[in-house]
Amino acid sequence: MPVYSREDDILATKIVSFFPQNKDVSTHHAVILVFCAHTGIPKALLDGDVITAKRTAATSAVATKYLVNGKPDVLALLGSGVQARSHVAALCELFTFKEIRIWNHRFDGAVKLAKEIGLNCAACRDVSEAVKNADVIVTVTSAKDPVLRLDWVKPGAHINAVGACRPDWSEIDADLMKSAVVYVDSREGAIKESGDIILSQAEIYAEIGEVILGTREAMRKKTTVFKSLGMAIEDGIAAKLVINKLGIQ
Ligand SMILES: NC(=O)C1=CN([C@@H]2O[C@H](COP(=O)(O)OP(=O)(O)OC[C@H]3O[C@@H](n4cnc5c(N)ncnc54)[C@H](OP(=O)(O)O)[C@@H]3O)[C@@H](O)[C@H]2O)C=CC1
Ligand SMILES: O=C([O-])C1=[NH+]CCC1
Repeated sequence: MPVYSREDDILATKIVSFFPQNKDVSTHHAVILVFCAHTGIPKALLDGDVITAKRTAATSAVATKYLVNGKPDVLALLGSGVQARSHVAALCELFTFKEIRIWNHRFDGAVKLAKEIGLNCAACRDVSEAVKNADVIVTVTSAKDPVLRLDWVKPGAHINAVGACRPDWSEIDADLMKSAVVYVDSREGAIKESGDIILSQAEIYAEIGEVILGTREAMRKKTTVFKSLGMAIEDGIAAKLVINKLGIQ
């Protein structure tokens, strides 16, 4: 995933592998190689795992800030892996949830994460139970077929759809995609790589950047989906923050 911004002095590339069948080691591994954007001199080789976890969750948190309808009380997470953990951390920086619910396809994964999060968190056996009346839903699974259905979602909820990064995979059912107002990180990426968009043929209303810039509306009262695939600029900006903090010129 290469990124270049001369004005931000960012020239970097991330290489990320995804082995969803891994059991005792992480399913994603990443390195980020950073160069000087003016001379091309290599500056740093960074571990990309933590940056991938944190920048993806930070992006969802920003999308939620713009698209959520009022003050959210209930957060539901589908999936209990690396991104589920980073999403709880990032969303709890911005919002105070009264209740957090976790569903995972293996119940013990949900139980483990619910224990880690603590008092206001419960593990759920069914997706429908987890998302009932939820204000914010995050899908962070390695599922190839939809796990979240229209009938279970409260009208006006906001969904961050983070998994299903291949054109033939989807986490969200087509009826939900088609009835929601759909925002993406990158239109160009979404129409080529997102099964949630391609298979459902849902219309993309806007990129989240257009909402932040004020050129497209945040339809807060409607059910909204932010379809995230991940962008190299997220890695470049995060890598720059890290090397600045370390004092690397
Ligand atoms: N949009 C973006 O920028 C990014 C998206 N991603 C995507 O986010 C998703 C989560 O990533 P991450 O948390 O790092 O991965 P993890 O492997 O840490 O977690 C994956 C989760 O999905 C569950 N899972 C595995 N197979 C299935 C299945 N068939 N049906 C339902 N759930 C399943 C796993 O359960 P168990 O472990 O119990 O099997 C686990 O809870 C992936 O799809 C990944 O590619 C990742 C990085 C960036
Ligand atoms: O942006 C990213 O790093 C990824 N998106 C899907 C898998 C990894």
